[in-house]
Amino acid sequence: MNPIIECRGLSKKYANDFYALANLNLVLERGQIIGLLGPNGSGKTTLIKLINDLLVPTEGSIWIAGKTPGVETKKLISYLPERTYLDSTMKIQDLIHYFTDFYGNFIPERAYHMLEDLKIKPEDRLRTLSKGTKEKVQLILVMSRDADLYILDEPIGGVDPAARDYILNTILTNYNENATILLSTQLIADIENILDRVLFLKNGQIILNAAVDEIRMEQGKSVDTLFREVFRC
Ligand SMILES: Nc1ncnc2c1ncn2[C@@H]1O[C@H](COP(=O)(O)OP(=O)(O)OP(=O)(O)O)[C@@H](O)[C@H]1O
Repeated sequence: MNPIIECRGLSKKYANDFYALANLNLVLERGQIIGLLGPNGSGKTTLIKLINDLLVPTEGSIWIAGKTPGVETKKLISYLPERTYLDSTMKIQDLIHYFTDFYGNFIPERAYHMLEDLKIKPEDRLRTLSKGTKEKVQLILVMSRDADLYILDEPIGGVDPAARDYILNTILTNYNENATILLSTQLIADIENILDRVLFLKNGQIILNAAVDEIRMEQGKSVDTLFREVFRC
């Protein structure tokens, strides 16, 4: 099978002539949970937007399952953006209905099951929920698709620590082993136990692409410790 993500000489320059990504080369195989890690402004969201066809590369190429980002790759990707895009006046059950109609690979039973576990009522309107609960609902909607690639931009930022474990477990148990999850987060210690691989991004370049086990065995330290050492201010 072709890699789920491949980037060759990928660069992105914004209108102010600033290169947020510079000559990035990357090949990611399927069936892994990958942490996209880096300090603020290192280019994580820019890379995620390029993968999702929300930005166009300035130079270089990007392929998702062998295809250039576009209509076809959007069917393969389930994306949790940094900020909500959902209509907050809608009830959760209406959102589930809408997602079921819109995405051929959306599994409503999965969504209802997770809502029940988290004691979130399907008849509630999004705008009446707390910030953390809204985030949970969005993540549930994203993980209820049977996608090839899940992209989660800060999935647990606003969620309380007690719910984080459930959410991480949900991520683990609701994706099939041929799928890939790419997630960006600053909460490395919370999330590193579910990661197979990490990418460290610095000034728009990948400075580390390693299996988490390799880091633990060869360097004898956690990803969180390594991150703090590499990016010490
Ligand atoms: N529309 C834009 N125009 C100009 N510069 C931008 C634009 N969007 C992002 N940048 C710059 O590109 C760089 C990378 O931004 P990006 O949002 O990709 O970083 P990030 O790693 O996701 O950061 P954070 O962890 O703070 O979310 C930053 O220096 C940012 O200021």
